[in-house]
Amino acid sequence: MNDAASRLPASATLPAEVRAAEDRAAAYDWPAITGELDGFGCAILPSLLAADECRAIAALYPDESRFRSRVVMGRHGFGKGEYRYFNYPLPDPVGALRTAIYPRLAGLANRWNERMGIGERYPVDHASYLARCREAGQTRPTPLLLQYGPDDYNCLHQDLYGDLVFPIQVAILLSEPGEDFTGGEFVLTEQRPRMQSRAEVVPLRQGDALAFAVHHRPVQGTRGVYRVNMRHGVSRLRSGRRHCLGIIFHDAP
Ligand SMILES: O=C(O)CCC(=O)C(=O)O
Ligand SMILES: [Fe+2]
Repeated sequence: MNDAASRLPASATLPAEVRAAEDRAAAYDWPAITGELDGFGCAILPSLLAADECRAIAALYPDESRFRSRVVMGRHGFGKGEYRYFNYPLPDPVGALRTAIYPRLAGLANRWNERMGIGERYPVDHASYLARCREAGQTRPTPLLLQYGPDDYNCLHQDLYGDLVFPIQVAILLSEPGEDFTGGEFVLTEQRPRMQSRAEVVPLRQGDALAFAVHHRPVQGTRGVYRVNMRHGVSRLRSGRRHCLGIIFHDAP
């Protein structure tokens, strides 16, 4: 794939943690990942984080100084369980992964917008995109840490906060299914115009990242391209405790 937007900025000018995150990202077959995203609306990046890194990130949850806000899902009809949005500066490796993964997805995001007739085009590096968010009044960080206990769940939703939307986001499962928790599957639905919805249950293991469509994605039909409407959520936990790290590339107003 000859894709200008996938080219990385000159590494020499980047902080060491971003270079390390880029090395991690470089281990994946991005043409295959973006091909799956294009075909199905989601793609797994196996073992993006090691088990000890997952535990260290999940352990940040009670540290209020790391976060700008806490949402108790039951109070808003979002489900049951809670999450917190990180403050800037984002902890390592959350911020570095956000910076390193964005350029790998920007090319596909641009192709999606082109096919869907959406005018917005994404710059090749995340700093430029965040600058654009800032100009639009979207200045607050959106990476979040979610925490679920028995019977908790996350209703199907879309992480839209303002006019600016990067169409792909990433969720990293921080707990081990079958060991730390049971139930609590990541679910994606795809609503097609004048058709019944399609669901996918994504079999994630601890440390796996899922890249998935935030809102719309284009699908080629017999009479041209149509938009499908995507939602994601988490099925009810049957037992245990589950943490997830969400990386959303647009900031919030
Ligand atoms: O807990 C999950 O797996 C879902 C997380 C989520 O909704 C998100 O990352 O935006
Ligand atoms: Fe979400």
